[in-house]
Amino acid sequence: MSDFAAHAERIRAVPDWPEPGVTFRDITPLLADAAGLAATIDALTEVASGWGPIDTVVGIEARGFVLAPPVALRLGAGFVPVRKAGKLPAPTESRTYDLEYGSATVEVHRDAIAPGDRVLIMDDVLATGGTIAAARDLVTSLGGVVVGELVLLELPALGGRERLASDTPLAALVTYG
Ligand SMILES: O=P(O)(O)OC[C@H]1O[C@H](OP(=O)(O)OP(=O)(O)O)[C@H](O)[C@@H]1O
Ligand SMILES: Nc1ncnc2[nH]cnc12
Repeated sequence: MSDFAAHAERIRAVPDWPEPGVTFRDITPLLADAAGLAATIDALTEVASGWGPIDTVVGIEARGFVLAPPVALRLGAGFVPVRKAGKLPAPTESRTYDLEYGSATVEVHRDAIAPGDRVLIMDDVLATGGTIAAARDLVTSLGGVVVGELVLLELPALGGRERLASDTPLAALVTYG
């Protein structure tokens, strides 16, 4: 975790994107740097390692897809995608929710998570918490047990942590604002 802090300054703030008033936190410069990428995956894995056995890491499209599979590999867990609507071919569960900008519907394959599976939910950003709340709802509706929620960065001003409040651990490597 301490090594990650030295790399976090590569996360770029883009004002007024994708719409006026939003400061977009762009993680692409962090991930483009070899040492930054390694430190990010190391730090995320270190946090999740403290949460007990994990069968499945759920990553949320699109930016969660970048972070979840390498962490799943390190944990010896499988990877399950939560995708935007209309992309998964087999029967799905779906949820619709609001974002800081706009709204979205996400889906998961019904057979991707078995009752009792211990599931880690991962994404890049926690803002309003709507995306992780939807993913949590999808996992629990299939009988999965959410063992933790893990993001690279949190925007506390948008209230996601309060919205998601539960006994489940919620961790971010860095917070802004
Ligand atoms: O806490 P919330 O308010 O739900 O916001 C966080 C979500 O917003 C972004 O997703 P976006 O739909 O912009 O998609 P992308 O990953 O496809 O770029 C981000 O990647 C998170 O998934
Ligand atoms: N401000 C922001 N920057 C990057 N990703 C986001 N997802 C939701 N809000 C965001």
